[in-house]
Amino acid sequence: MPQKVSLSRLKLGDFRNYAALSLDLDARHVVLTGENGAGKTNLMEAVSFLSPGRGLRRAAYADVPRVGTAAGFSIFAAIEGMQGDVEIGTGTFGTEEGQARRLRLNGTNAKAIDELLDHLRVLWLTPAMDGLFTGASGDRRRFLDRLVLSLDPDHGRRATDFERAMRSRNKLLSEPGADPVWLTGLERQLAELGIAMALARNEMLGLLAALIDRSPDDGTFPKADLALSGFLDGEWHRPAFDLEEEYLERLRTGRWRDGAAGRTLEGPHRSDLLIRHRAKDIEAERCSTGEQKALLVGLVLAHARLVADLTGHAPVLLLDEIAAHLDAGRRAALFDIVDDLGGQAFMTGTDRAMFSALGDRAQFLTVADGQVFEGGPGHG
Ligand SMILES: Nc1ncnc2c1ncn2[C@@H]1O[C@H](COP(=O)(O)OP(=O)(O)OP(=O)(O)O)[C@@H](O)[C@H]1O
Repeated sequence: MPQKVSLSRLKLGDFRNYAALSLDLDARHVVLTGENGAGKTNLMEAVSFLSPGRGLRRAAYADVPRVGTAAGFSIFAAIEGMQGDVEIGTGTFGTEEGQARRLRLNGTNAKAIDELLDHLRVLWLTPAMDGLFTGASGDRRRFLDRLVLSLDPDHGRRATDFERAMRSRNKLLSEPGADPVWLTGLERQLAELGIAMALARNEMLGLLAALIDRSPDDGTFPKADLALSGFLDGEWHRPAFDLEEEYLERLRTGRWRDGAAGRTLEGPHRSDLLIRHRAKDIEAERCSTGEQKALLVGLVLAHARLVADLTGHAPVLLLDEIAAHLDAGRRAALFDIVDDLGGQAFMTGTDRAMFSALGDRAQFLTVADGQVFEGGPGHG
């Protein structure tokens, strides 16, 4: 059984519609109910900022501080984490405009935001992800990269460095008489980083597929088959060094074409995650809305299990408006699976009755107008 990671306190300052919040929690799941616009998703978003990146809304930091405040936002959390108790402070309070948020661990400035991954993993499922299968390939790549990042903290840096080198190459190719030595240097960087990124993605898919294979299939959340396509298809059995040389050669011979297009036409930034409904043997995008939701829930839960297996600690799960789309049987099954994961999950909804099957496995909180109260509507 993986160890539990849980938040015991959360404090927000000028975060979205919260002027000041101080919330004590026990280690059970957290159910947040309240009317539309109360601040349920905002609270989840604050928890998602306990992982690297821009949180579950992929927000611009400038949008996060409470409207009307001159300063930035702040989040403080006390956590029973992967290395024991830790106090995490993060936010843009006291930073220059446009600067990344800063991180303090136990009162000391951290060198990099990635240090959060030493203490907890946060995974989420939000209504905005409902269009994952039918939307743009960039969304699926981002989804996959977040999965990879939760197990391989270097993945984010590789992706950023790749983007930077690619931008420099595109710029150079747009200029007449580009220095071939400089171009080759950039392309070598692209080849090393690009192949490493793609290998990390492939490895994640392999691990996830193995876990999905091993899981019992009770039909509640269908199994998915996952594959990558669009970059060096059919070549991935070759050693990494060969793959780098192959990509390097393709970049070199593609210079004229890329220069004319104004962008790099081949690379890990063009690959897509293909998802199929295993039992029905059709592409996820051709499944019904309900089937797509069930597939997505199944994928996120499989990923959570994988993170728990590989790190020995269950991730904190954020499930925004999860209950609304599921019938009572599926809802109860979901709560059991979430509980079996062994971590702390935050769940939101407008109606507390949707969560009754959780019983005393959860603490129930009501959110209203940027404030949080104990107990749900109709509680006690
Ligand atoms: N920077 C900000 N400052 C102040 N208020 C904000 C800020 N950003 C968002 N809000 C407001 O916060 C409110 C609550 O949003 P939130 O998404 O958390 O609601 P919710 O409880 O999840 O509602 P729903 O059930 O509709 O999803 C919204 O009315 C929104 O306008």
